[in-house]
Amino acid sequence: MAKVADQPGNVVWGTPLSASGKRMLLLGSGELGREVALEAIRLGIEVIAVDAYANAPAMQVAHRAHVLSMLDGQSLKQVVEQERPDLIVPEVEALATETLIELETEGWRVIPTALATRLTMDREGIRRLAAEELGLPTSPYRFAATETEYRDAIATIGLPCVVKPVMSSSGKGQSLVKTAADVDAAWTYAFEAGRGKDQRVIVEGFVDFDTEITLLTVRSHPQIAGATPTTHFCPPIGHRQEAGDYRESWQPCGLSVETLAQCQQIAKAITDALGGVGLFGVELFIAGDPTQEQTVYFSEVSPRPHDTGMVTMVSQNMSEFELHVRAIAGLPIGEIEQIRPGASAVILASVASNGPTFTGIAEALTVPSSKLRLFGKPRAYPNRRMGVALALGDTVEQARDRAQDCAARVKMH
Ligand SMILES: Nc1ncnc2c1ncn2[C@@H]1O[C@H](COP(=O)(O)OP(=O)(O)OP(=O)(O)O)[C@@H](O)[C@H]1O
Ligand SMILES: NCC(=O)N[C@@H]1O[C@H](COP(=O)([O-])[O-])[C@@H](O)[C@H]1O
Ligand SMILES: [Mg+2]
Repeated sequence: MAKVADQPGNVVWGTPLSASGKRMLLLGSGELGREVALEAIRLGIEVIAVDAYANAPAMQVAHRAHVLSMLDGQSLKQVVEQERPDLIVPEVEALATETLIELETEGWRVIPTALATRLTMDREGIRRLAAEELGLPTSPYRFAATETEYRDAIATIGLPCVVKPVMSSSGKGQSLVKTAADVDAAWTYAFEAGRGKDQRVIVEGFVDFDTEITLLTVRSHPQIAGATPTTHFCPPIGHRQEAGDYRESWQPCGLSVETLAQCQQIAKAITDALGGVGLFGVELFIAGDPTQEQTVYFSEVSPRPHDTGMVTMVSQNMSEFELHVRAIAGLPIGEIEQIRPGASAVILASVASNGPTFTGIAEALTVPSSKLRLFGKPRAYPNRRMGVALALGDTVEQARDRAQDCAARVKMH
């Protein structure tokens, strides 16, 4: 039998590793999960980390860990029944989401909701919700399961377009198709990187955007008598991506009042539709001259902290991880304050290595206002994100220069 969820005015938890402990089961134990785990532990929550491989980043700081395939419903159910968590907190998209729906029906609490995890696991679910049910502006798109459907989709959408497996993240399996010569390779790559033969692809019209941002949006229902559910926004985060994966991010990203209002409207609509509590990373493309009326396109949303939001570890009074933990634990959010302009720059592996070593850390930290986060991933392979450099500056430009300088000084062997 599941535990009863907290009632308003009744946030109760006890001591980790005792019968009274409030337990969080983290499904996914990467770099983002590690920060969620640390914030939860600071608030006296017991954390159990799960992932498909041993010694994943969050496992190194959690109270306990389990290694299992999170795409296997049976294994997921088993670990939930064994650990009896108060909160099931997805950290990756690739989960047995049908099992999460069953578990929720039995009374277990899935963050933000089991349906949100199902819709966002699959690009088709979230895209149809955003564009067809909510009427939000998106790139034009088609889905395809066979090569014939794929060619039809390309013909309808036109070139250039972006091809992605419906289930993937961090740009895996994603291609920009510029000319007819790129069409075959994009299909093959999407299938290689996707999961299994049931894979489908999305073909999206290429949006020639000016800026892309992540709008971190928090839905909170503080468990205090009389408190009302609220939506909070962090200042927008600008970012630069290569091959579908983020390379650097900065906060704030300067937007006109009108454009920011459009962004917030879209973020509110999609997060209200997904429901539940927690922090969401709403990805938006902004097109057009910043001095004129701009068009904002919804791209996708993570129902959890976002990689580009790692900058908030230095740039805000509360990081995206602390905000997530507060929201899901039923605690108030208070005022989100930007401290100074900040930036992040990723540290990627250049070679494959088991138990990689790092040099240049001392030199990196001579960069003013910089900090480093090395994730402790046990294995490296080319382009795997192994760490991130963070920096503050008087301006966003200065913070970006510093973060990149700091990241570039770290060498992995
Ligand atoms: N339709 C598009 N038009 C222009 N650029 C695009 C389009 N789709 C994706 N991109 C670019 O590729 C990046 C990654 O795309 P997307 O967010 O869909 O991939 P992802 O694999 O879900 O990545 P993540 O998991 O890191 O969010 C975007 O941030 C954007 O820079
Ligand atoms: N864009 C999604 C994202 O940033 N997810 C983050 O990367 C980890 C997987 O890293 P890995 O592929 O190196 O194991 C995930 O666990 C999560 O922390
Ligand atoms: Mg994305």
